[in-house]
Amino acid sequence: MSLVLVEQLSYAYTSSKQPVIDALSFTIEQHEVVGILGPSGSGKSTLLRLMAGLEIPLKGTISIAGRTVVNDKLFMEADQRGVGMVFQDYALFPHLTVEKNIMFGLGKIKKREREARMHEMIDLVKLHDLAKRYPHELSGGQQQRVALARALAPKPTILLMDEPFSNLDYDLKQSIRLELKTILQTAGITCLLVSHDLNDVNDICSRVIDLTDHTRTTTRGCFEDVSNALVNKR
Ligand SMILES: Nc1ncnc2c1ncn2[C@@H]1O[C@H](COP(=O)(O)OP(=O)(O)OP(=O)(O)O)[C@@H](O)[C@H]1O
Repeated sequence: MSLVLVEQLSYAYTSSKQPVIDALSFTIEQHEVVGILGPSGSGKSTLLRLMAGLEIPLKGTISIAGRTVVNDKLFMEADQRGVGMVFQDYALFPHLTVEKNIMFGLGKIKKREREARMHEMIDLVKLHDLAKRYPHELSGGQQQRVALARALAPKPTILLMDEPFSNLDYDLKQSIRLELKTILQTAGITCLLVSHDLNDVNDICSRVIDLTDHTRTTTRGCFEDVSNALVNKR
């Protein structure tokens, strides 16, 4: 059975009559890294927010790891869904060090276990020398790694990443893409990654969900088609 099942999902913001997401269905298998592509305003961030439990759909069902997290009768709160999220601006706590940012989401376990998990995450994202620093003392790429470590620390079932490269310099992007790919592979995490840049998706993801046309999903090797579809729509 698929790890994530999204069926006939629809959503509209109250201020607009037009649905942002309209009867969208897809599945994600365990350990897949899937890209969500689409032009600005096509609903990429909204889809992640629906999956994370930050918005309530108009219609449809989302199931994660065999549990229905939302349908027309049920709404599971965000912190119960086993979903980790890395936001576009990283959303780090400015008054907490790298270590404390990473430990933040590990509230309910013993201090010794929290610290052990934090050290595992520091190893994973290679931030040993920076563990005592505050977010404003880090580069964009380093902040991204902290955000990633914080999201992975509670061992989520799935990681959602919203435009993970949008705040990075062009020159840095290539190396950080490969770094992220390695970290995701090492962590063995299933991931849904939003981008409007085909290069991000090409380098990191094995499959694309294209929000330009809700009925299409594709696999590696069909990116040319996706690219053309995006260009043709503009
Ligand atoms: N809080 C909100 N209230 C009303 N409309 C919203 C709200 N947030 C987003 N929208 C609208 O919903 C649509 C989809 O927005 P969303 O942020 O999901 O798109 P996106 O594909 O992630 O765009 P981008 O690539 O520019 O980040 C847009 O038309 C946007 O203006």
